[in-house]
Amino acid sequence: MKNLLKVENLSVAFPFDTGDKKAVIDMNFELHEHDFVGLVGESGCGKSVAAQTIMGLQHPKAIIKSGSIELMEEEIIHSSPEKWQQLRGRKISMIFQEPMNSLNPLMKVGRQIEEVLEIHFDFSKERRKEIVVDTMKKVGLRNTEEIYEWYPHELSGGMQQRIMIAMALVANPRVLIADEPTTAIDATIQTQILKLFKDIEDLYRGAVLFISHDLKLVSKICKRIMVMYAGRIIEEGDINAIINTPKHPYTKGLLKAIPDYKKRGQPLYNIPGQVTPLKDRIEIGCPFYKRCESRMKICREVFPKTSDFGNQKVCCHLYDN
Ligand SMILES: Nc1ncnc2c1ncn2[C@@H]1O[C@H](COP(=O)(O)OP(=O)(O)OP(=O)(O)O)[C@@H](O)[C@H]1O
Repeated sequence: MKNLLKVENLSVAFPFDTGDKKAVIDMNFELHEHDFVGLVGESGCGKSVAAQTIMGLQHPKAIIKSGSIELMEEEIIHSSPEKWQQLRGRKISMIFQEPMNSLNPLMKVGRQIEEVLEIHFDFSKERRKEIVVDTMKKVGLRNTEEIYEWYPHELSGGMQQRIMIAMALVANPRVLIADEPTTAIDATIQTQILKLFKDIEDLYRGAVLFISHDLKLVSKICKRIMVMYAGRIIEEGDINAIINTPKHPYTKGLLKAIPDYKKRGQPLYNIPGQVTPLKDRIEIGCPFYKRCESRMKICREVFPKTSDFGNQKVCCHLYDN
């Protein structure tokens, strides 16, 4: 299948008194047509820094230490602001956690979606409105002609998130990055938005990178999962392999921590300890060493090589040859 996004050896750091510290380390992955890939890990693992860098929206203090990001076989990592204007919305789009932070409170929502089309195409006003209304319908909004005229504050959280998704999809980009798109909305609406993501898979020929700290949620909708810890992808594979035969002790811990009604009454499992704050991280050995129940001497000294099991890859000394 066609390769839409290729991230190679991407490392992104932030400066601290103790030196530059990498929030993303040697990240490698590819997205192809119809891919629906989850990126999971606890807070602080580097998921958002990676996504922002891929979108050219990284913090001004972020330093790209190395790597390449190819979007449809074009290198984009050091693109100019003008180039990014052409790429974002048209070739790659992102949906953020908090729709209210991303929507303009002073502009009608229909207009906001239309603006994306204005940037990229030379359509007439009538044609633009037609496409906007059609996209609003596709993301499950009803009374679209009416809602077109509404301001963001007149919409519920779930409707606002649908508007954000419509904005991201209206110009038919090939890659869609969704960064915790259901975190800020309540549980019932979350289910609807997740269903919408499943539908997107059918009506959209592109690739989706779905970012979340919630492995259970990701396992419901993604075909492949990448597990990130302290800046590194430490395990990745087909959904069934990761859920049924997780290999990395961190992935096993994340799965064990998922609440299960069969274990009602028992205390909820938590992986002991926390992700080391970025400023205190050292790049020697396995970053999960201190929290790992299976740690060995070598884990403190050397970051493990990747062991490849075909439909699953893991970076852990337990699987060294
Ligand atoms: N502007 C910044 N300056 C310094 N450190 C930063 C900055 N932005 C992010 N970091 C650090 O980089 C690391 C990765 O952050 P990131 O936001 O990517 O994590 P995340 O996995 O997306 O977590 P969350 O789910 O909470 O968003 C964290 O340790 C964070 O504190």
